[in-house]
Amino acid sequence: MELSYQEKLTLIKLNELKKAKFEELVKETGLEQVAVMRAVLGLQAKGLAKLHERSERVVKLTETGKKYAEIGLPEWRALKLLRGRGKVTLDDLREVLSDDELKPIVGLLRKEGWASVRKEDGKLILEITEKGLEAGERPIDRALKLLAEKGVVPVNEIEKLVPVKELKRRKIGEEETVTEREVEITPAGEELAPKVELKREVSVLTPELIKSGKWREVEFRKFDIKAPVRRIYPGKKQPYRAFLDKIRRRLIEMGFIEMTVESMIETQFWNFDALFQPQNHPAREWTDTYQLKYPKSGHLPDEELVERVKTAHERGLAGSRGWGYVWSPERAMLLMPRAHGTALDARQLAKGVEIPGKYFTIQRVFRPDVLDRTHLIEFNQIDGFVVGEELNFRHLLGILKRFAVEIAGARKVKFLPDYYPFTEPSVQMSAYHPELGWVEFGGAGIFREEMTKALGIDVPVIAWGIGIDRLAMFKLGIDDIRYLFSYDLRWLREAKLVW
Ligand SMILES: N[C@@H](Cc1ccccc1)C(=O)O
Repeated sequence: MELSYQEKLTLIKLNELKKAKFEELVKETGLEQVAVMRAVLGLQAKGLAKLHERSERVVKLTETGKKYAEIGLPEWRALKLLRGRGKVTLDDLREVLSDDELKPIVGLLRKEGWASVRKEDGKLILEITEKGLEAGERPIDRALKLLAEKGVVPVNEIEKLVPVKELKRRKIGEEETVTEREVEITPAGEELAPKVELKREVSVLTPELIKSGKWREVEFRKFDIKAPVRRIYPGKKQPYRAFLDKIRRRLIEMGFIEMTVESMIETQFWNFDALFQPQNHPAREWTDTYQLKYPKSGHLPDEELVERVKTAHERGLAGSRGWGYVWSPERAMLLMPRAHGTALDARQLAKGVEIPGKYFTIQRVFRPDVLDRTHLIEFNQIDGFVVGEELNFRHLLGILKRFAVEIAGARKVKFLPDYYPFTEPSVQMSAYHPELGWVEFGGAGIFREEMTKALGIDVPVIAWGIGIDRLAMFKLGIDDIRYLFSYDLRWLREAKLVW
């Protein structure tokens, strides 16, 4: 028969005691209460011990009861004063009684027959009686003493002295159920106990134990790895952040170079103008993007670049006739929270790129909207582009499809014609998600030459911008987009880790 260390120890102690109160066994073994309980139940299951449980109604003192045990019941304090003075007024009794105790005192003393009461000049006068002079210990006094001594006393024992109801009424005592546990060794236990070998129990196998060969003499502590334990919540990344970081890793693994920027504030130049979006385009109005109140304007990049962009807008580049209006540098200098990640594409292209090359960025972007469970005014986009001599529209569709599969876990993708001022042709992509159905995923296209040429790039650039919040909601199992930024501790602790 295999016994755990705790069971062995408990059995040995129990064999010495034969029969013991549970608390006694705890003290004797020096183990934790729960460990002893587990050991006793284990021994019982093996027929080596028996646990007897008995529930009992007991009485114990209330806080008031404890006070009375110390300073005496109010009637005794009053009687003492009476014995000393023969007669007292109610006011005199205030010397030894509190306000609460004063109220019922006349009734109490009269009931015991310890004092007589009369009125003199409108005042109550209490006078000691014969009975009061001779009064000695009553049953209630004995009950109080007993309770003070023992802490808890079975109801039936108290009832021999006074009705428990009486103690409750006077707020001296209260009733409670306690379970008394007693453990008894069985004959089988008695037989086994002397043969039990109690080895030192270790929970860590150390190099010393192995080298010295002592491991042979010890008992290895067994752990029940299926036992329920308290949940712990180690520190971890905010779930949405973790999701974005995973996507970032994927893209880097796919060979993309990350584009970063320090600020979430952008000039209109990079957000719009460098992307060949005309300054009178409706999407530039304040209804679609935010503007900065202060500072209102930022700086434009080097003059030559600005000049090329201006020319593209006013007269056109690469065989285009442009938009045919007067381009305003002041307008281009206005500051705004970035409205799409594509602004970083423009910055990177102007800075220079590897050809062929693949770039991406994950950006927080801002657009006015009415907040609800599926709309936020700030969200995240993955933008990227691939630049190379031979690239064409089919490459774009191929890459987008790959993205949808790699990032969204989509099975099918669908492309629809679309329009962006900076791409031609433009497509809108939807991905089929097994549970969400068709999800609009993002926009893409081949950057127009008016844009790329102005930025100094002479080869095709295919680009896309993908919104990833709906996907994150699904992956994180939430149906309110605001939860992506929630401080709700429970969610932060319990949110699923994705992938
Ligand atoms: N910037 C576009 C998406 C896009 C990116 C790149 C090319 C074409 C479209 C948007 O936010 O909707």
